[in-house]
Amino acid sequence: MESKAFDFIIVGGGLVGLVLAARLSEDPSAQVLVIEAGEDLTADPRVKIPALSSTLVGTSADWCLQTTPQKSLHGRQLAQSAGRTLGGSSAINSHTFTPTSRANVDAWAGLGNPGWDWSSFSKSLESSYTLKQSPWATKGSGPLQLSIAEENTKWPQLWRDAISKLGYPTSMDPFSGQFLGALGTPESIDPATHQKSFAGSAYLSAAEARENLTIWTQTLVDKVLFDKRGGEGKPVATGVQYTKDGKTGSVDARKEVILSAGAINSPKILELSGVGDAGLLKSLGIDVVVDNAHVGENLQNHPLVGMTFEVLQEEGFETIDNLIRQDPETVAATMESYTKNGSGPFSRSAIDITAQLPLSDTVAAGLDRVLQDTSYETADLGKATDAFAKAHRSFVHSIVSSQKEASAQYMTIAGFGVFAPDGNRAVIPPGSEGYFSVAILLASPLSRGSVHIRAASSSSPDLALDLNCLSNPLDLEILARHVQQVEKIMTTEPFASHLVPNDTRNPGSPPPGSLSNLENAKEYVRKSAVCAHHYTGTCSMMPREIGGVVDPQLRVYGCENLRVCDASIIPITPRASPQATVYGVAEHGAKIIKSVS
Ligand SMILES: Cc1cc2nc3c(=O)[nH]c(=O)nc-3n(C[C@H](O)[C@H](O)[C@H](O)COP(=O)(O)OP(=O)(O)OC[C@H]3O[C@@H](n4cnc5c(N)ncnc54)[C@H](O)[C@@H]3O)c2cc1C
Repeated sequence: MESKAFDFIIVGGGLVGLVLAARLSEDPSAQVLVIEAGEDLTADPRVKIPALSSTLVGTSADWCLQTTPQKSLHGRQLAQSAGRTLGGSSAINSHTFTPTSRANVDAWAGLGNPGWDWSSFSKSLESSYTLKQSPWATKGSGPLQLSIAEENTKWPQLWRDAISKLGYPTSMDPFSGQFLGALGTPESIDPATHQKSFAGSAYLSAAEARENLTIWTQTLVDKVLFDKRGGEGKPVATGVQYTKDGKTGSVDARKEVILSAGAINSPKILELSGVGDAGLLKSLGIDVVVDNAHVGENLQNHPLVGMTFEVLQEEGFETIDNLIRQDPETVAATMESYTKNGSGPFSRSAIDITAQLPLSDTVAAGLDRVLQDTSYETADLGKATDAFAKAHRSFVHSIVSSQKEASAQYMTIAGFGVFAPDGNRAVIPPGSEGYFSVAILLASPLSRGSVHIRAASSSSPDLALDLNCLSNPLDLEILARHVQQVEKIMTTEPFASHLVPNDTRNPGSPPPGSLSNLENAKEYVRKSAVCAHHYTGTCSMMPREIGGVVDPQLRVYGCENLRVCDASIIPITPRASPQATVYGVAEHGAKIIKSVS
């Protein structure tokens, strides 16, 4: 392998890594190298055909992670995914593109991150995507192509009617930062080609022919290399050590090393490089370069609960259950409709219409008392400093107590679509029944987990991945009430008359009616909640004294020429599925890096 020096070495060719590669290589004088552990699957139909992305989960394109036993989920361990291929998780994700809220981003700035407020950040976000056909005119001006799936059943209108009946809007602009209500969700699917639009296509296709951009795939970065005699005694990142085909090599960075390995692997690489909790590093025989106990902490993720309802099979209210059962005739017809017309279930994600909602008064009873309960304030602080824990709590309380902010995102599927207790997809019951499912995602969890190495080896899959899911009792209180809210939506008109009387639910679901009892709803959450693949926060951007790993310019505290730019820097998780926000982080990070180098 050619080994020379580059100006920028980007570790990880995932969502952020490829945005940075495209933006930094716009300057022809900058030599940019991207090192990606996974293969290039950009031409693979499983990446290109939208409905096939889930078939990459559990393959070599996935890091195939496993959590520690989750104590608030009755000790269950969850299978978790993160993309390991060019494009990273953006190549295997489920396409929903949902910008976060103004309040969320302003809370990052409020932690002491100047330049990261909504008005600055939303401009960077706009430069990542383009949505041409939408009810809100053209949105954005960036390479990522978005579309909103056609509505070819009556389910979306029924959903809008139900949300409207609750008193929430059904046509607000999701890019406004103040969205609420029902939403035909934008997806990262190119309306011209009906193929997935992701960092590997949208950003890389224009940049990969540039002579100043080099991409190495199937190359694992082991660690960052430091010269420990930098200015003011600070260690200086000089390059990285990597392994390719069983051989170890190194490559030099003239200007910077940028870690974009995602929120699980960026802290892992920092720890393997000697940046992390000194006690942990010494116990594994790693030389300490920077002692920072917050590396790998503040891991935030969205808990998710699925509910499935058996529905009457009526004209106009078709479901995709025959496709989910892989009925050969249905699969063939669906593929034909995709290849001939770019339409049908293969041209989109399984997620139909969504909603982002607060709790309505009927299910919010007793919440005031919960919010005032000070015993919740000290629940599972982990290694968070008092200052950060207080700011995080105050943000979550402000969301939960407002009728203008959403505390959950509901994603509907016109078919059987829930998770098994181990985090994998549940298998649809045999037969010919039809279903309608709602996945409920807690928008602003307070629970914080961690991820740390257990061995001093980059190839070891042995990570202590503790999502600490629902460890803060407030999360359980809110999520259980959203379960009650969805039960109410589904079992009253206009939905009720479309359900089979005494409908069959997904396995493990309590019988119809029993979720009106809050304790039953909480137990259902403990037994069935899983976690999304939405990791953030493990190299958080905030002042070092309150728990930061990087500063607002994304520089790693305590050393020089080393930045982190990916989902790990987000200190308070986005309120919905994160990729839109992560594209915004990538564009914002690129501007910062270009402005100083
Ligand atoms: C199955 C799945 C479904 C999802 N669905 C959605 C969705 O519908 N909507 C949404 O908004 N979000 C979704 N997400 C989340 C979203 O895709 C991620 O938040 C986003 O891609 C994170 O971007 P990133 O750049 O931080 O990390 P990634 O995109 O994961 O990129 C990190 C890259 O670094 C590489 N890497 C790691 N370690 C090394 C190393 N040592 N050496 C070299 N390379 C390395 C990885 O292989 C990977 O390519 C989903 C994620 C998954 C996994």
